[in-house]
Amino acid sequence: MSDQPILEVRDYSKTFVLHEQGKTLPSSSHVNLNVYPGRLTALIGPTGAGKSTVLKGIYRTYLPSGGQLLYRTANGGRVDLATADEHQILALRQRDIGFVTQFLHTLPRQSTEDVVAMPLFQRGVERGTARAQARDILQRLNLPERLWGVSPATFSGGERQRVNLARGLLAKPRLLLLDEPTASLDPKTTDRVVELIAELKQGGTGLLAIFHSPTLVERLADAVVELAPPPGTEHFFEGTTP
Ligand SMILES: Nc1ncnc2c1ncn2[C@@H]1O[C@H](COP(=O)(O)OP(=O)(O)OP(=O)(O)O)[C@@H](O)[C@H]1O
Repeated sequence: MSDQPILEVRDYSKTFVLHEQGKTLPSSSHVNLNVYPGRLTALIGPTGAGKSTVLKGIYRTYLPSGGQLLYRTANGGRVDLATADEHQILALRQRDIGFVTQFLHTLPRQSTEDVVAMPLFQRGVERGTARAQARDILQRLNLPERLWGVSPATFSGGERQRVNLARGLLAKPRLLLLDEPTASLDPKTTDRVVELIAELKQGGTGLLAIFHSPTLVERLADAVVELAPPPGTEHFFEGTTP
């Protein structure tokens, strides 16, 4: 375990500009947090507080409006993900930074096994070895074997979430972003996810995760960062009457 953060989020803000409606919407505002190798930082806060927007900023789905997202590379260098060029971002996504969301984009005829093994294929792992590892993790996440050879395009929410998790966890990235990774899972599968996340932590992966369940925060988090409610909605969370 290292005392140097693998990720430092400094004063991150994101404002969405809705050109067609002539409006700007502040989303995440002045967020500060650290993620350390081998530890999990949980991001909590009410609906609309901007939690997913922080993860999408780090993964660069969105360009930030302000702040720094300092990522420490394996050789000790630093990359600001807020300003890095597209090539750097794509290379980091392939080698270093994973993102497990509740959405799954796949090619129509790609088997589940290959979807899960893809990050290993991209790193040059021999196909048979990669597929064997994919099957192993799919089994651990309780995805029925009859589904391994078919495309996940028509899977249920819980099945898709298992595939997303299997792919994200198997890749063993240096930094893993998780957006409500167990939202559609039953308690037994959730326990398996907890085990797998603990294994990743032991392997040195730093994790930043959004959980709505306080129990999961308690089981997995080494640090907790709470985002404030979005402006104008505070009364919902403080129990006062508008
Ligand atoms: N692409 C977008 N365009 C415009 N507004 C957006 C966009 N994405 C998010 N927002 C707005 O930013 C705010 C924060 O959204 P975000 O999804 O980050 O919240 P969250 O804290 O993850 O919420 P939840 O717990 O409900 O998932 C919301 O008001 C949302 O409407």
